[in-house]
Amino acid sequence: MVGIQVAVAGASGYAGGELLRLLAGHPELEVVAATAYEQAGKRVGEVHPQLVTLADLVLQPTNVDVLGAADLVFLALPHGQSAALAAQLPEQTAIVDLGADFRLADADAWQRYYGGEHAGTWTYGLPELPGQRSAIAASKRIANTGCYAVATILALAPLIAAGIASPQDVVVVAASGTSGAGRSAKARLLGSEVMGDLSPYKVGAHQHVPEIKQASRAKTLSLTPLLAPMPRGLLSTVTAQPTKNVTAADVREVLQDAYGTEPFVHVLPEGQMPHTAATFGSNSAHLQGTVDIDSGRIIVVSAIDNLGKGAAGQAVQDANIVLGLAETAGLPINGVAP
Ligand SMILES: NC(=O)C1=CN([C@@H]2O[C@H](COP(=O)(O)OP(=O)(O)OC[C@H]3O[C@@H](n4cnc5c(N)ncnc54)[C@H](OP(=O)(O)O)[C@@H]3O)[C@@H](O)[C@H]2O)C=CC1
Ligand SMILES: CC(=O)N[C@@H](CCC(=O)OP(=O)(O)O)C(=O)O
Repeated sequence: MVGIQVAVAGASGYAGGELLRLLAGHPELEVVAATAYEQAGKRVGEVHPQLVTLADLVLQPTNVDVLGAADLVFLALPHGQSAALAAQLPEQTAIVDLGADFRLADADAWQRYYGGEHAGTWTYGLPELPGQRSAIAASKRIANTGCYAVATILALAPLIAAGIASPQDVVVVAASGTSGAGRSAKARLLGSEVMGDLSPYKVGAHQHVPEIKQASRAKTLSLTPLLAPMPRGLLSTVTAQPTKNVTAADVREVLQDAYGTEPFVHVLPEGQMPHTAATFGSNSAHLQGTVDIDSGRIIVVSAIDNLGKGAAGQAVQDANIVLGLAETAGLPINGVAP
């Protein structure tokens, strides 16, 4: 049976490889093209040996002739590479862009954090935000979420929306596995240097800050990212000033009200903290909320797989909504452990 035809641009990368893995097991979507840049001409099996069922698919050059025939195209390209290609794709082709090019509405913020010309703004691909699921369903151009952004927004947005957390002075400390930096970041990520080390980077100037503020309605926020010696996983700890006296039960109630019916966002039982390992390989986010007994600040901890809910899983979830399919089709809710 021939399914809905999809293509993956940037298929030799980490996000592209995870997209291919999920699409290979999707009941409705069929991969008709996968493209690369320097690695065009290689077989998928050469660059992603884990993808046995797609091993003989040949990576083609990334251009509109290769991608234009698909019903939906996933763009998993470096920042700044999506806009020119997207402009050439037919209007009826649905596009889910995993890069940042179309995430921000504020051109000044784009300039400050990314530099260069602001390409524009597409529908933000986080269906768990109020009203966003129907916006995604009505759109053919989706800007997929950044990895720190999705973990942090899921933790923070309901607190601000419910009025229990101040939008000012939000503090986020978050750690990501090394695959978050992409496959080409070899120089910075030599195994011999990363293993056994935990290091901060982009301190005080991370590009996901404006994205988090835009989606969560936070006004001032600092994000300190840490590179963790593990291949996958992202843990975000969000602390916010309460607007009134709140208890841990109040925080949990707000999170449960926001996500009680969501298939991929799980508020853990009381006393159980999120771990990245439990989200490994899944499209799930695990959340827990409490209140700091000394400062009274609200704390919400959020764990995802950066390549799952942080990238490829989120992109397939968005594609399912755009195409009118079951939102969970082809997406694992359970993680792989140990
Ligand atoms: N990794 C993650 O956890 C997340 C990534 N993203 C986003 O997804 C996108 C892809 O990231 P990731 O997979 O990590 O990156 P990788 O570096 O692993 O892969 C990049 C891909 O883009 C191709 N490529 C490189 N340069 C060009 C170019 N000039 N023109 C066209 N194609 C090019 C590469 O091809 P070749 O191998 O042939 O050079 C490869 O297929 C990025 O925008 C990233 O921000 C978003 C959320 C999380
Ligand atoms: C570990 C690491 O370097 N992570 C990347 C985040 C990648 C990502 O998800 O975000 P974008 O799509 O916005 O690049 C970083 O901090 O820049």
